[in-house]
Amino acid sequence: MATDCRESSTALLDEPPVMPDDSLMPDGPDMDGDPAMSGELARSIDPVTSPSDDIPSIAVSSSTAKKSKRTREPTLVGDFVELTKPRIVTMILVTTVASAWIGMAAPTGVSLSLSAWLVLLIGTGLVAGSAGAANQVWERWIDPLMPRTASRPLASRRMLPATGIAFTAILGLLGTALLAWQFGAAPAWVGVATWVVYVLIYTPMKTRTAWNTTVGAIAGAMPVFMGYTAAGGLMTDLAGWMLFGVLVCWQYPHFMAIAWLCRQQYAEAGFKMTTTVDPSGRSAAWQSIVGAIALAVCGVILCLAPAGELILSAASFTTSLLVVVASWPLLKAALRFARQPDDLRARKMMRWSLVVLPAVLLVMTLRMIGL
Ligand code: HEM
Ligand SMILES: CC(C)=CCC/C(C)=C/CC/C(C)=C/COP(=O)(O)OP(=O)(O)O
Repeated sequence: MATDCRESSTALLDEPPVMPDDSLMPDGPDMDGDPAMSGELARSIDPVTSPSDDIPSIAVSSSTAKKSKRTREPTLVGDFVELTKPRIVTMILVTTVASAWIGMAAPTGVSLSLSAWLVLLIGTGLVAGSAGAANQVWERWIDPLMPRTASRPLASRRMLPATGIAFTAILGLLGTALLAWQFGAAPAWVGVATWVVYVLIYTPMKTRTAWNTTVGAIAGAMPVFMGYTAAGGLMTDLAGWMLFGVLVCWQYPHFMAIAWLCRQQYAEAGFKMTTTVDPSGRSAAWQSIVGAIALAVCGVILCLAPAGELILSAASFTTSLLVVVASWPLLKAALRFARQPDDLRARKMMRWSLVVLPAVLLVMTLRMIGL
């Protein structure tokens, strides 16, 4: 049985790794296949330090990283980018775009100009990046305990905490000011509230209770209201809440897969995650299944009632069906993981999560703009 992220990384590799830094598997997202993923889990595969020629191992520290021909020397700019958790920010921006489109189509929605779009994306990206940096400032004492996070700039002491704090403050203030200037109070306040929930509530909860995932899921979903309200949608709209629901529910299969793959690291570092509290994987599996089903339900509700009232039309049924089809691979991956919790199935679930979310958001957006 695989016991940590290292083994989970290798478990998927059945050939020597010849892929570029940010890709792990070359196969595309067919229904039974395995959509490509990039990121720390994927990038950590290090063929140079491999214990054998065809089993790569994980790059766990900057000294290990230096030995790798493929791993670039850390640069200051690269460190600042890493501090923002750029992959999560990128996906947050995908959800922001979808929620702003959906907000524009709300009864009170307004059309966003090109410059407003730019300010929305830059402002949200800056606030989200600030939150990611603040999380790393907070966790600089515990990140070194996990191979997955040990080489982060603050954890590895390449960067001073004061630099991280200043970067956090500049990004957060600039992003909030930009949002308030362009869109008024609502999106700016949602950004501040998201920051507070993620940094000041979720982050300290990670070492205390596995309920941290629920709080993290709320923080991760809140930015949809930044896009939605920036485009004129109201906090009382059903569409906004269904978007929020999709995001909250999606994070269960998304994170339960990671929590399984990294359970050994989380346990050793002292994090309380579902998979450290219940190492059988059963709890992670049922949370993933419920999350995948509930995300489809939220998407279908939006398709049936885009403006808050039930519409029984061809568009409603077609897009509802599309939501079910788009979310099915994630449910299927969760069911497979439940039948047999192992690294291969967890990794497939994680990968499908990254494909299914944009797909479901696309269908919801198409429904709102009048399909
Ligand atoms: C409970 C909430 C969440 C938790 C605990 C969580 C946790 C994580 C962790 C630990 C990773 C890093 C895996 C690695 O080592 O590479 C990750 C990756 C990622 N997460 Fe999440 N996440 C959550 C919510 C979100 C949200 C709201 C988004 C964006 C909408 C998001 C998008 C991503 C993306 C794009 C990746 C990168 C995958 C890759 O490596 O390519 N996550 N997440
Ligand atoms: C606009 C704004 C403020 C957006 C912020 C939203 C945001 C950053 C959501 C992140 C979701 C989340 C819980 C990620 C995991 O962090 P983690 O600490 O568990 O990950 P780690 O173990 O890799 O550090």
